[in-house]
Amino acid sequence: MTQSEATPPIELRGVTKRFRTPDGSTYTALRDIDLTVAPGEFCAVVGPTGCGKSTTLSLISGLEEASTGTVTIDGRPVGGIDRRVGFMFQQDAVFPWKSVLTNVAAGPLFRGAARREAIDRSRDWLRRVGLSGFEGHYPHQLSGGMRKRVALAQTLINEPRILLMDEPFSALDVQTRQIMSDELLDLWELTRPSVVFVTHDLEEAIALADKVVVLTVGPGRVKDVFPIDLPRPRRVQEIKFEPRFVALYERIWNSLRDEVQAAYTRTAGEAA
Ligand SMILES: Nc1ncnc2c1ncn2[C@@H]1O[C@H](COP(=O)(O)OP(=O)(O)OP(=O)(O)O)[C@@H](O)[C@H]1O
Repeated sequence: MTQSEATPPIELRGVTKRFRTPDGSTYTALRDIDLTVAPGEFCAVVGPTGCGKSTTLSLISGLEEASTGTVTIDGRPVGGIDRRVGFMFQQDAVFPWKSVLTNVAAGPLFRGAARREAIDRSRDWLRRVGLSGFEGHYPHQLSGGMRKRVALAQTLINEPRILLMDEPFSALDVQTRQIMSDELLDLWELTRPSVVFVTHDLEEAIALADKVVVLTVGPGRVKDVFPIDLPRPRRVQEIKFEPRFVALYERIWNSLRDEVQAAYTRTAGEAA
């Protein structure tokens, strides 16, 4: 086994994250998290609201620092934003004043590519995400699903080794969301980055991932890790009817249900 095979692209060991709250006290968002993502692995993270899913991504991306424990990328501690890491969030990060073509070319240009090369690569990625013919459009002239395709192309054009996604499709209608999930899987197969995908939607998590990590109600801890042994390639609309999918859903929901209930009871109590 070579060194690079032995070193996971993403590793969190004994990670705790505390935040200072506005009233000056300390809030523990994550406690003693261990998480490893292998090369080319698609890892989905589910858990109740406020359990620390986004915080986990912030730690891997270098936006936040762990209070204790270590977060490593390719065996090296994370120290600030890393170029090997790509992000996609719920809100589109497209530039409204730039055309689709220059939005997607922005990453390579920022990384020092020649303009001609960046534009050629942008056209190529727009073709891959089904947006040929829309190069001259501006984001406000596109549907929500098309803007997500721009965001996908904008992220994947940089060929990140690690892709962090925080509920990227949650603002879309159900049908568009399923289409985008299929497109994501097809595009992921092209470059096979290691993915951490945060979602509230357990169906989406199982349909996409190689493993599903269930976090507890906050402070988030890893409650269970479920390998998803469904064959690939997958079509997310159809795979949900497979008996194996239904069995996995039932098992993982059994783990997640108590946490969702506990989070609900807690917020209901706070509201009262
Ligand atoms: N910068 C911060 N300062 C103080 N508290 C924070 C900060 N960021 C997050 N938190 C708290 O940490 C906890 C975890 O937040 P986080 O956004 O990671 O949860 P989440 O699981 O992604 O939630 P949701 O599912 O609702 O999006 C929350 O209670 C949140 O209020």
